[in-house]
Amino acid sequence: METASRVELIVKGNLPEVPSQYIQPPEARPNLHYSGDAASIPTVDLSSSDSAREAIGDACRNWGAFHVINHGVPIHLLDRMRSLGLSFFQDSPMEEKLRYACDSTSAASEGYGSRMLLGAKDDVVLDWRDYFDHHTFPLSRRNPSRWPIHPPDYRQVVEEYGDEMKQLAQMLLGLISESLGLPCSSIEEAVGEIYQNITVSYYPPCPQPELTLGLQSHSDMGAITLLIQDDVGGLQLYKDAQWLTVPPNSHAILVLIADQTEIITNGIYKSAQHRAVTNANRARLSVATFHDPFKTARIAPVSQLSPPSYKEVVYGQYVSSWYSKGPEGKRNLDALLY
Ligand SMILES: O=C(O)CCC(=O)C(=O)O
Ligand SMILES: [Fe+2]
Repeated sequence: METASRVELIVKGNLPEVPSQYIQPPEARPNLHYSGDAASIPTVDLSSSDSAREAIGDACRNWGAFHVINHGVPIHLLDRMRSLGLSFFQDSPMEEKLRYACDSTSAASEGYGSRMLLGAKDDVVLDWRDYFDHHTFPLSRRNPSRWPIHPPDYRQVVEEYGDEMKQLAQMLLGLISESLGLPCSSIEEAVGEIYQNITVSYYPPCPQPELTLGLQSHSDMGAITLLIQDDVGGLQLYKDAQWLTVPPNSHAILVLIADQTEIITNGIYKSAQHRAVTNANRARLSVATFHDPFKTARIAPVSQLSPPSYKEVVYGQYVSSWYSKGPEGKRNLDALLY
C-alpha cells in the first residue's frame, strides 16, 4: 500500500512555501497572468450526427479536443459525480481515505493516490494532486467494494457514470471514424475491448501556484478521454506553442483525443497535450474517464490511411514506458514515428 504523502496533508501543515519536490523547473512553470483565447475551443452539438461529424473532424484535426453538448448524459449525473468526488476528498477523515490507498508500486492501480509515475527517483517533480482511480470496464475488473462507501449512493453513481461514458465514447469513436471516411466501427475494432478507468483528481489550494503544476504536461495514453471539471478552472491545452485555459462549462463534456487514436488515424488526428495548473484560493476537482485498449492489443494505423507514419506498438509496452519514463509532453508517442 502507498505510504507517500498526500498533497492534502502538506496543505494542512500550512507551510508558506511548497516542498522542493513540487517545484517545477523554470521552463515548465505556468504563466498565470496569461491564459490565451481558449474561448475558441470548439463546441460540438451532438443532437444532429450529420453536422456533428463534420465539426468533429475539424476539431480533431485542429485541436485534438472539443466540448460536446446535447450528449445525452443527464446533467444531474455529471453534477452528482462531481459532488460525490468532492465529498470523498473533503468530508472523509484521512484514516477512512487511507483504507482505499492504491498500490503505488504498480501503474494506474485502483484507489486513493498522489503519485502518477512509478519509481522514486529524487529528481522527479511531483504533481500538486491527489486522486481516486476506479476500474470500471470490462465488468470483470469492476469491484465497487473497492470504492468509497460514503455517501451511500457513491458506488451506484460511479457505475452509472461509467456506463454512460462508455456509450458516449463508443458513439464518438464511430463519428470520428466516419469523419475520416472510414466505416463507423474502424477505430473501435482497432482498439478492441474497451478498458475504462475513472479518475477523480483533487487539487488542493497551493501556496505557490506560479511554481507548481497540478498535473504535468502530457497527452492521455489510450484512445479517448471524456472529462468534466468544476467551476474553478485550471485545465490547459497546448496549441500553437501556447497554453490555453479550457473554460469550465458544467453542462458540457470535454473530449480529449488520446495517443492510440493518433496512431490509428495515422496522425491525421492529434492527441491533445494538456496539463492542470493550481491556484492559491480554491480546491479544484475534475473527473477524467479514460477508454483504452487492453494490454496485449497491437495498435497500428488503419490500412486505409497508409503508408503508416507510426510503428506498431503493443499497448501494454506503451503504458509501461510512459509510467517509468514520464510523459514529458508527447515524447512517448513521438518515439513511434517513422
Ligand atoms: O484535472 C484535469 O482537468 C486534467 C486531468 C487529466 O488530464 C488526467 O487525469 O489525465
Ligand atoms: Fe490527461
